Amino acid sequence: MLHEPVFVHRLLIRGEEMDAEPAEKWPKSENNFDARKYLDTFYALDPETQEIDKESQFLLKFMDRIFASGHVQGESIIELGSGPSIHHILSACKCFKKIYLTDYFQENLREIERWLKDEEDAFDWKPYLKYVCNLEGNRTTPEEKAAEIRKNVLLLKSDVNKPNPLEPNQLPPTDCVIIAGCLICACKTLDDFRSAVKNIVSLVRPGGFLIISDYLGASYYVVGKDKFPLLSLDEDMVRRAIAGAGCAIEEFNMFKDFAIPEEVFDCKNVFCLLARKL
Ligand SMILES: C[S@@+](CC[C@H](N)C(=O)[O-])C[C@H]1O[C@@H](n2cnc3c(N)ncnc32)[C@H](O)[C@@H]1O
Repeated sequence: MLHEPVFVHRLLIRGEEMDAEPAEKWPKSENNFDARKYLDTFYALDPETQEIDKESQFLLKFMDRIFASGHVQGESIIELGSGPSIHHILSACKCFKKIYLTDYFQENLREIERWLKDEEDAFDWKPYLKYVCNLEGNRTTPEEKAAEIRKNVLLLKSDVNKPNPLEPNQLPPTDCVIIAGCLICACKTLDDFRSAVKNIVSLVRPGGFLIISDYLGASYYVVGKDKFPLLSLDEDMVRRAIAGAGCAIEEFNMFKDFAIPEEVFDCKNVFCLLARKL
């Protein structure tokens, strides 16, 4: 039987039920950002090898290692700026009872909702599920993992530029926040980036974790005919922002073997980091 996935309507905060902001009230979509075209551009299989791309493999191996360690687990995990993608929580899903996937634009989460509801035209995440199950020694099948995610995921609005990124909603302090490929889109300046890191850390309980994956030295990416500007960061800027937000970095991994054509994305390096809130 299919679990009925939801945009969150009611939230339970410290034993009190309250309304969540209805999805219809959020901004619909970024100027011309086509969520489906984005997925087809960045997450389709390599036509020659029929494998998922090397950058995603790097990221999924990082997540596998973090969540296999048993070090990062708890009641809830929040992903900010998930966009239309679910692959960042494929390893995390076994470690948390509730998974909140959030984004500024409702159309991006509608794309996730299509997958949660197993609709015919949903993006096919099976190769990613298979890849992660394989990393985990095939203790679960891709179908079991998909069912677990469909059961536990809730969709909610976020804006990382707000002091409470879930405003006007609120959740109890979470055990872990993930944010991937979002901050360099959402922030225009280094000051914005520093503030956004503080904002997202405010959602984490003391002793909880922050996982960031993002790109260094990038200035644009292209989806269809549209070019989107990005904030160009270096490693030092990232490290200082994390320290400035009261977190200690436990791991910082880089991957430099980028295969995406320059005309689609001018990225030099991708990093994944794990930090703990002090
Ligand atoms: C390049 S996409 C990355 C999507 C996804 N995390 C991934 O890695 O495939 C950037 C995402 O950040 C979201 N975003 C942009 N500004 C935001 C903001 N202020 N708060 C939250 N999300 C935002 C966009 O809507 C978009 O989904």
